[in-house]
Amino acid sequence: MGVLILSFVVIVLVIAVRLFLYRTAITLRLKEWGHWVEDRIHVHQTLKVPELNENSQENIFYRKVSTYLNSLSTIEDSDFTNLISGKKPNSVVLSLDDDQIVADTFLGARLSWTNEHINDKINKKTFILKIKKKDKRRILQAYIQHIYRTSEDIETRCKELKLYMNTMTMTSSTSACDNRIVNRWSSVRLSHPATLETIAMDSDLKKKVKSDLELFLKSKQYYHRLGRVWKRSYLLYGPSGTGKSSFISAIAKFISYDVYDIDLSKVKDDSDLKMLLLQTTSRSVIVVEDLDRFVTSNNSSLSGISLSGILNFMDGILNSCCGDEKIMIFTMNNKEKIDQAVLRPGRIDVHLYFPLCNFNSFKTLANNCLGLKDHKLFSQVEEIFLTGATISPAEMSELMISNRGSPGRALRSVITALQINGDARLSSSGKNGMLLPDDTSSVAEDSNVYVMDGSCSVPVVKEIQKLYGLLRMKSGKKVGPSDQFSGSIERSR
Ligand SMILES: Nc1ncnc2c1ncn2[C@@H]1O[C@H](COP(=O)(O)OP(=O)(O)OP(=O)(O)O)[C@@H](O)[C@H]1O
Ligand SMILES: [Mg+2]
Repeated sequence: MGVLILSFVVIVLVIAVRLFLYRTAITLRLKEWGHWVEDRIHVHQTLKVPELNENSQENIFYRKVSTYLNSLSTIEDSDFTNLISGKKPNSVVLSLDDDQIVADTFLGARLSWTNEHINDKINKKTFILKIKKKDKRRILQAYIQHIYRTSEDIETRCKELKLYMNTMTMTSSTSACDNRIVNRWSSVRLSHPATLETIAMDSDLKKKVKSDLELFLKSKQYYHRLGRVWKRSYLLYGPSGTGKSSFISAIAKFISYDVYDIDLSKVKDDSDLKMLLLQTTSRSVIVVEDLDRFVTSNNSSLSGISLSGILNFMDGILNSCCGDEKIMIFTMNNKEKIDQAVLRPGRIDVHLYFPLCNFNSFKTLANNCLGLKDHKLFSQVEEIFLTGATISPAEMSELMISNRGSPGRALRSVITALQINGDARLSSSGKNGMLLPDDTSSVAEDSNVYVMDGSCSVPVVKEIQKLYGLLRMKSGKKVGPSDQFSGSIERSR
């Protein structure tokens, strides 16, 4: 009898352990049985999404469904699926196998997709959606929009960005006299390594720019309701080597937009410029670097382009038909002598000033280039910055990179460069001995303007500005244009 009870207990224990060990698989099986029973009770409808439409052209929705289904987590859990190489180097994506069924849920409804191979006259492949009739009325439209949105997000994230440049080419017409030089776009892969993370920039300002861009991406209806073209334009200005061009690549990658970099010196005249703009696609960044060279009062270096041609390019009627879903970025080294018509909101919505280094940006670059968060020489660097000495981030990062083998040597080379710059400033402004920060950006009287360097707020800046204005008046120079907050997020580090 004792043996009987013992063996019974052992069997129960073994079953309990097996139930515990296989609980996940058992739960899954029970769930599947439950779904199997439920599916027998409800009436279903099947909807087909063929690869080609009746004219044997690609059915765009088929591609959207394919991108969407291949991103579902249920495809990862399925017994078998295909691993296909992705667009980006060394990337792999999951792809549904023939006749594979994948489950999905949306707004509480359970649906399933089958990747069916068929052999009719036109189509080889089709997706078959199986949905309960009672759910179809409730969720189908929203589900289709959900598929479109999700697949577009995935395509944007995975797409290889392109950099387009305008090149002058000869048309090849039959009669030689008709041959003429026209501007064409040629493209390469946008491979600039800069990202918003690698740019030494005040973190608050970086957040402001990111949220400004993210808000823009979601504002299609808002702009159209206002009767405005859905575009936003930025002016990046500041001394040479302060990160303007790098920042453009960083922005393009952040929003996954292609870049059209217009070299105005290669543009023959206003109509050529218009043609170039017409040939750009939406979801792109249109860039004009060193705009100040083309629109300063004397317009010396302008080729056949007129100032009004530039103004209309920036915010003219043409923009209404090909400016939608576009970011325009202009760079300048100095905007003091620029015609106000160029800088007005609508042409330039956001002004971003790229000043020379200060101690904050020095620390960011020391961290990026040398992996240093602190060092005994930091205090000496900070003291030199307080004298007003400064160099560009380009110079500073180069000194650090070329001495990255020895952080101490790198910092000493930065100190030497700053001392040389400090001495040069002292000798050039020796008279009043007053050393002003190199930031020559003018700060508006309006208390809305933000100078984002984390160490000063507007009132203090206003004092410097008044003092600066006084000094400049004495030296006879005009105080520069003031930026309004709605347009400018002034930056300094
Ligand atoms: N703020 C910064 N953060 C990180 N690197 C920077 C920064 N500014 C400049 N650099 C580095 O210096 C080099 C030059 O930068 P960039 O070409 O962006 O300067 P720029 O402002 O466009 O100069 P220019 O006005 O002469 O065209 C790049 O290699 C870039 O990595
Ligand atoms: Mg540049």
